[in-house]
Order: sequence, then structure tokens, then C-alpha cells
Amino acid sequence: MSPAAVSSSGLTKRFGKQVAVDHIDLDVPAGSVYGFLGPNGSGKTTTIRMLLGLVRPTEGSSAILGRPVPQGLDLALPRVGALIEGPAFHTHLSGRANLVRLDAADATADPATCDRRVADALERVGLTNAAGKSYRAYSLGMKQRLAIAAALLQPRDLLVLDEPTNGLDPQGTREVRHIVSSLAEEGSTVLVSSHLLSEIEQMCSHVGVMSRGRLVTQDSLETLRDRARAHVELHTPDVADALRCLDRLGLLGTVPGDKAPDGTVVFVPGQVPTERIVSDLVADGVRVRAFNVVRPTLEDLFVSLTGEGFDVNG
Ligand SMILES: Nc1ncnc2c1ncn2[C@@H]1O[C@H](COP(=O)(O)OP(=O)(O)OP(=O)(O)O)[C@@H](O)[C@H]1O
Repeated sequence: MSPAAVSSSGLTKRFGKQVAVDHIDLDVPAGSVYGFLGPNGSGKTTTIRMLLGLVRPTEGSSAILGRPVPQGLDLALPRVGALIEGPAFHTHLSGRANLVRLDAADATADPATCDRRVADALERVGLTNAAGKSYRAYSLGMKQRLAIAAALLQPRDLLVLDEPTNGLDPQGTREVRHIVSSLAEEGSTVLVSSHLLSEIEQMCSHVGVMSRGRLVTQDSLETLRDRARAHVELHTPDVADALRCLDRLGLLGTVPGDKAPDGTVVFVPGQVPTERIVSDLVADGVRVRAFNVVRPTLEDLFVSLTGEGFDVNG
């Protein structure tokens, strides 16, 4: 197992009586693109602020790049690029001049390589041609890309991006996705928050789902897709015979109990073709009243976990 780039244990933040973040155990594997997904107000920003030492947790602990927060932040933060509350850009300065200023304010940055690093960061986010324009003339998408460039002025092992596509048009969103993918290809871990499932699905390898301050699920996207795979709901008066037949086919049938009507058997067909299952059931004398293949989407899975909807298309 790869070591965690970010981890937390029982991390909790209360504002007065309100529990904004409720005992969450994060595990962001090194090298992953971890999508931190949840509706507005579910506690994502507060969590990220705690991880970066910007707000003190009420309870619990966390570590980034193997260093405890806050004691180890001096060592960890130079290796972390964060887009959380946009850096303070000067509206009258150009994008390039803004980055040079930010770099100059960073004690860990080498002034001798500033120009090259600024040029590289601008190139990465596709702002080379607009580098000399004043910030006030930038579109929202360009401003967002400049903020990402600011996080990339130095090589980073971990990027923390809070809702990086907020307010961007589809083109801007695609560009941010592309930047995230290229960072991941180069080996950085990326922790990216979003309230959009479609976005997380397209760029992440892992997902943590927040709902009302709690981390309701956390896994690789692959595993979650697997959990959301098709299952069959079979209705029959011959439940025992049906279970025996499924067993012979190597399938595990379960009787869901009080939630489903009498005579319901649920199973995951896996690799066995459904037509084969039906014909075997019939051959065994099982009276098939209904045979419904249910294909939940990832969204169905998350909604069932959180009880809330996700903005699917943005
Ligand atoms: N400084 C604060 N004082 C009081 N309550 C706060 C404070 N910061 C956040 N909260 C509350 O904590 C809850 C979680 O907010 P948070 O910003 O972490 O959610 P989020 O998932 O990031 O949502 P969004 O995407 O809207 O920022 C909200 O109900 C919010 O009102």
C-alpha cells in the first residue's frame, strides 16, 4: 500500500453548537487524484483549512506528506501548493508581475530561478500569451488559472485545490481538468474538492464523499463503480428453489427482508449471462414473476449514501 499523502483521524470542527466536520478519517494515497465530493456546506472547505493549518480542529489530528499538522507544517508546506482562498492579486499588475511578487514573498523560493519558474507556471496553465495583460482584464477562467499557476511556482508533491472550477465555463473547466491530469501524471498527489460528481468522475482516481460534516464513503473510483454495478431483483413465490439454482450458478442470492415485497431475491449477475440465469431458473421450476436488471449509476450510489442530490452537469 502506498503511504498516505494526507491523513486524518477523528478530525472534527465545531462552530459553536454546529458540527461542521464530524470525526473524519481521511486517507489520500500518495500519487492519487482524490476527489473530495460533497454538496455546498458539507464541510469540505473547513476540512481543507484544518489540513493546511489555517483553522484549528476542535478534536482529532491530521498529517500531510507524513508530517503532523500543525507541528510539521514548516517542513511540509513548501512541498504543498494550495488553491483555497485565492491569493491576493494586484489588479493593476500583469499576471506575470503578480506571480513574480508572490514568488519574492516566498522565503523558500530561489530568486535566481524566479523568471524561469514563473514562465513555466504560466505555460502550464496556458497563460503565456496573456502573461503581460493586466490582471483586471483577465476573465474569471484566466484568474482561476493564474491562481493555479501561483500554486505551481515550485515543484509540489501535493496540490490542494478547493473547488478549482467554480464559476468556470465548460472550456475553462476542461482546461483545469487537463492541468490536474498532467500534474498527476508527473507524480504529484492532488486533493481536489468539488460539488460536481461529473467532474470528480472525470479526473479522480479516488473519492471521499462528504455529507453534513461526515465522510460517508471513501474509496478508489474503481471500487465504488464496482459497488454501483448492476444487480437483479427477482420476484418469485419459489424463493428457496431460486436461491439453490443461483447457488449452482455460483451466484449469491439474498432476501432483502422487510424493505422488499415477499418473494424478492437480489443478486449480482457478475459474468453469468442473464438469459442463462432465467433459463436455468425456469428449468428448475422456479416461477419467475419479474426479473429486473437494476443498473445504479455512481450518482445513485452517492445519493443513497448521503440522502442528497449532486449537481451532475454543473
Ligand atoms: N467560520 C465559520 N463560522 C461559523 N460557521 C462556519 C464557519 N466556516 C464554515 N462554517 C459552517 O460550516 C459548515 C461547512 O462549511 P464549509 O464551507 O466547510 O462547507 P463546504 O462543503 O466547503 O461548502 P462550500 O462548497 O459551500 O464552501 C457550513 O454550514 C458553514 O456555514
